[in-house]
Amino acid sequence: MVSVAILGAAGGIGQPLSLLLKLNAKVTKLNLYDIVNVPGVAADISHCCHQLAGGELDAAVTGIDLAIIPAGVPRKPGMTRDDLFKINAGIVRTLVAAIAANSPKAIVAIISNPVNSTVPIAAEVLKAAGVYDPKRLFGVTTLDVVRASRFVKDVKGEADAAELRVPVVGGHSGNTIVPLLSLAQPAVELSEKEVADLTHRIQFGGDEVVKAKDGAGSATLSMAYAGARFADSVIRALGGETVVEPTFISLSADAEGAKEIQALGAGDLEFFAVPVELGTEGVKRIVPLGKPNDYELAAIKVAADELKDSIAKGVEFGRA
Ligand SMILES: NC(=O)C1=CN([C@@H]2O[C@H](COP(=O)(O)OP(=O)(O)OC[C@H]3O[C@@H](n4cnc5c(N)ncnc54)[C@H](O)[C@@H]3O)[C@@H](O)[C@H]2O)C=CC1
Ligand SMILES: O=C([O-])CC(=O)C(=O)O
Repeated sequence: MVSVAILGAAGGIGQPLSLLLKLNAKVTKLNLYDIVNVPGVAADISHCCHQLAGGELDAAVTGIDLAIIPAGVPRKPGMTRDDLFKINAGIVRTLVAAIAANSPKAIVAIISNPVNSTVPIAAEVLKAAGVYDPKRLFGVTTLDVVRASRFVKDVKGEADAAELRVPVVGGHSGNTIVPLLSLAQPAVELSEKEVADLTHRIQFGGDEVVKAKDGAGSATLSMAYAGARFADSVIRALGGETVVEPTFISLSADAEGAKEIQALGAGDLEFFAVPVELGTEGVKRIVPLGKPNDYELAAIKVAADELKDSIAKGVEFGRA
């Protein structure tokens, strides 16, 4: 029995994500909200499913356990995710404020870019409303993990993409995305060149789609797939299962578990993507990583430097 709201439900990600969540038997109520076209999407989905509410923001985020936010503008060729900040920062602030007012205990999963800044914005909005719980706020970085498995499979045909787990830490843009290929499970043998090429492809996988869509947006279907997987993991964990997903969180959600990643290069950054064991209250613990190699440690340092500014930018906007 889980109630979910999708905010930005009429968009390129929102529509397939809504459909995928309707197929999830554990989702007993699905509220769809967007500023355009939601009656059309809700009517469409209601012909194959039921229990939908469209339209009004406060109603859409009342009585929910999980809010997923894919609202906001996507990139066009030549843009960075940070270029989206100007528009998406305000959208995320408005939506999270409504969640804070109407479902203060809801788990909030943010897809809207730049994730490295929109999650810190959300944290500040929740703090200002007096309802911030770092265990319940997530930036969705599942697509990086999905890509990592898929791209390794492209190189190593014998690897099973569905089974292969490559930890990806840091953030969600370019150099802040750090795949830890040496810690893949099961282990994969890769040459130095394969590691360099794969790391670059995972870091800039989003650009491949932006380029191919040529002005028509960024990843939507693979993101809906990844978003549905993340939502399902959260929902299963709410039901008592043990589930691990890498995701961008406040390291204060598990101060003890965070020590390892801080020592590996995250330093005093407040937010970082790490493998998280999910539980009935959101973050249960940060899962120990093991020992990244020197190449990966250097990449973590680069990611941390870049993340610092993105996080600060989000915090500043969220406090204003
Ligand atoms: N975290 C990740 O891995 C990924 C994140 N993204 C990000 O997801 C976001 C959405 O991408 P798309 O669905 O392709 O864009 P889109 O433009 O197709 O859809 C966005 C939807 O948000 C809605 N919207 C705008 N302002 C709103 C508001 N105040 N309240 C509710 N809805 C609002 C729009 O009406 C639109 O329907 C972008 O910021 C994109 O960069 C995209 C892919 C992967
Ligand atoms: O590249 C983009 O702008 C969308 C995104 O975050 C991704 O596909 O990883």
